Amino acid sequence: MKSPVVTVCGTDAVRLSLFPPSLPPSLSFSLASLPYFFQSGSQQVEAKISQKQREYFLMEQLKYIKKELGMEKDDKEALLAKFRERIKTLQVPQLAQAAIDEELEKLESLEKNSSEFNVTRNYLEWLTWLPWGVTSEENFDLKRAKVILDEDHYGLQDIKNRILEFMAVSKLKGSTQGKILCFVGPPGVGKTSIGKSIARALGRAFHRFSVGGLYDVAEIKGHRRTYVGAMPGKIIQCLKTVQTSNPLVLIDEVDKLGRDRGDPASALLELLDPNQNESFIDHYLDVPVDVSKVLFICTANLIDTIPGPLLDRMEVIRLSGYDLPEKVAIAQQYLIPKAREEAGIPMPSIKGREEAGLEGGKEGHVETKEGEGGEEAMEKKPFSAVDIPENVRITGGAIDSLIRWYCREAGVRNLEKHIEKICRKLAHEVVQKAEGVEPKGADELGPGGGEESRQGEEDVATREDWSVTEKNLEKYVGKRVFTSDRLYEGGAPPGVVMGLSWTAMGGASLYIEVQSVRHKSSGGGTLTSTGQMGSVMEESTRIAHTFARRKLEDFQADNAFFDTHDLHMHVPEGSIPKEGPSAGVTMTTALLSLALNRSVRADVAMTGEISLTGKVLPVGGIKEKTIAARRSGVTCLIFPHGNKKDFEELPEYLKESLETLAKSDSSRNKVREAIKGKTGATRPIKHQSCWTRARDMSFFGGESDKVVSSPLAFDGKWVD
Ligand SMILES: Nc1ncnc2c1ncn2[C@@H]1O[C@H](COP(=O)(O)OP(=O)(O)OP(=O)(O)O)[C@@H](O)[C@H]1O
Repeated sequence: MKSPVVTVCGTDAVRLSLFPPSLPPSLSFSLASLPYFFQSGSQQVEAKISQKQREYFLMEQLKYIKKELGMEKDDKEALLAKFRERIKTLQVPQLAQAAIDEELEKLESLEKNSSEFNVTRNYLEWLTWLPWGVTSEENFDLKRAKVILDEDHYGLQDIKNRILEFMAVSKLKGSTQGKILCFVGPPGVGKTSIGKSIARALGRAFHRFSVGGLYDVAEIKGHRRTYVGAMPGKIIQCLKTVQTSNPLVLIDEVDKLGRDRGDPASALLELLDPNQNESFIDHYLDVPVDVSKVLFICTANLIDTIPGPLLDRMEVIRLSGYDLPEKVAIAQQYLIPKAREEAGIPMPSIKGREEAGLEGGKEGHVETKEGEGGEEAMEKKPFSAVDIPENVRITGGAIDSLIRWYCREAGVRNLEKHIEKICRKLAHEVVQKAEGVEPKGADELGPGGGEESRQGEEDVATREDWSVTEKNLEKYVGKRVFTSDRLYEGGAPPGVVMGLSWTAMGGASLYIEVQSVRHKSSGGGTLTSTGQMGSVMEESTRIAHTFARRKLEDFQADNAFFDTHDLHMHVPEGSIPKEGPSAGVTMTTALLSLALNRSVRADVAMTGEISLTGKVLPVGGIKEKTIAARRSGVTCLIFPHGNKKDFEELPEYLKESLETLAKSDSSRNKVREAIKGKTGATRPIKHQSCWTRARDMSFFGGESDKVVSSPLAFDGKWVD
């Protein structure tokens, strides 16, 4: 079928050629009115154009009059004057000044509506906005800086000391050039927030940007001006924002720097290197900019993926995560006061705290602002129309429970989120009570499901005690995420041993499980491994298998277990990839435990690489592993002898309550007794760290008096 053709002839006639010729009456009516639509449409357009012309004409007249009266300069002139004014008080270096002069001259001669005018104008905007020679006054008062650092963060002593050293050196030398610091640690341990606090302590402006997933070198060094929409790189943008040339710049996630267009790592190196960054050239600006007064701090979760040349120039400070008592202290002294403040429930006054039976008055020191007296700040309450009960609080038991059953992490970010959630809910309840919430009657409740909310409202209406305790915690944060500290409560079966691992997320305890299947026909002796092990860990399983076979001959020459059984080794939490050789000792122990059909003591965790001949080699992450073991309630840690120094260097609070092993025979005996579970130890041993020789490490449990020595050679020799 042919489509209809409509021909418009002038404004008053429409001729139609339609197929088929018979046209419905309604359509013919609409077509007849077309000329009128066209006519009224063109009239409207004409009216709009003349309105615009009129506006333009009037604007031009206004501009001319203003100019005649000396009230306004020509746009271009005003722009040039603005740029000249901006740099008047700045100490612009020679090269930059030459570039500015040249561009100003060029701008003067360019047509205002040309595209080049805009390019030149943008360039001048950047050149004249930079804080040439402007620096903020720095604080070199160490005492004040220490107060600020302690006020914002618990612990983190290494970082705090390093900053105080930096300040002392700067004070003596009168200049602040120095090394690039890099904080490496698991997420949520305060790497970024301590950066902010350092800036406050030093009196510097703070700026943060992340280079995680950054692939294009232009993000750091800028685009060349020939590109459409060209922009300078991150550091120039930062200087424009902070308006001083000595800010503290925190570069987050240097370990996740990508590589696609160009080499961002080299660009970053050029920026950070104190030997080069006095004349850093951004592609967009094209003139040298001195960034040597900037204090750069980088953060990373992993050290291995930081580009080598960059790492060489950095001073790495490791943060290892917190154990339970530290987390409790951080929550009480920092996170709770902060979350309460944000939820509009400030910490109670000292008097109120005493009445509420709360210990001490130190808890709320985060609330104090610089220069304010702590107690005064505690007394001060923000304006609130609602009277907040003095006994609103989160008890120690609730915090402990949060850490154990809800937030298993190296840092405290998740804990912070939970505390914020509790404070928001408390605020809701306080306001509900103040507004006089009435529990709903049965007829107002919806079908099913309403009972719980009625119960909640009743609770709020009659509430006197505003404590969040271990018992009522579920109401605020829901059901426990974790139900047990360990996979094997009350002792593991033969073939299962707890090892210790270390990842970018911190330390963790992990079990090595071995099960056997009797081989029907002659042969056997195979080993299958599962649990997403990486290639190095897979190799460890084979080394452990060979060595355990060899060692079993020494223990029980007639034991043919390994020859007659197929074995399967698994590391639970199979969805998480695992890698590294540090589980070698644990694997060997698990294999021997199964072959000897003897359980390993439940309170032991171990780590160490094992060589094919049975030498135990030192491993990394001793601090993180110790923290993880304490978190899992382990009471005896077994580390390679080569890690003794690492253990001794651990902070006192981590070694606290750890019974360390001296070399004397008597103490060896004491440890052996304690490990065997006898009561001969002179004092209770809560935690124990061992690095002596295998004959001291008799940790296979069982009924028999004949305790089998550990197959571990802590001093590099195999001793049984
Ligand atoms: N020692 C501490 N004292 C007080 N607060 C802390 C401490 N450690 C961490 N926090 C708090 O924990 C939260 C998370 O810290 P932050 O964001 O700095 O972690 P991060 O180490 O930078 O993590 P990521 O690697 O994921 O960037 C912040 O609110 C911070 O104030």
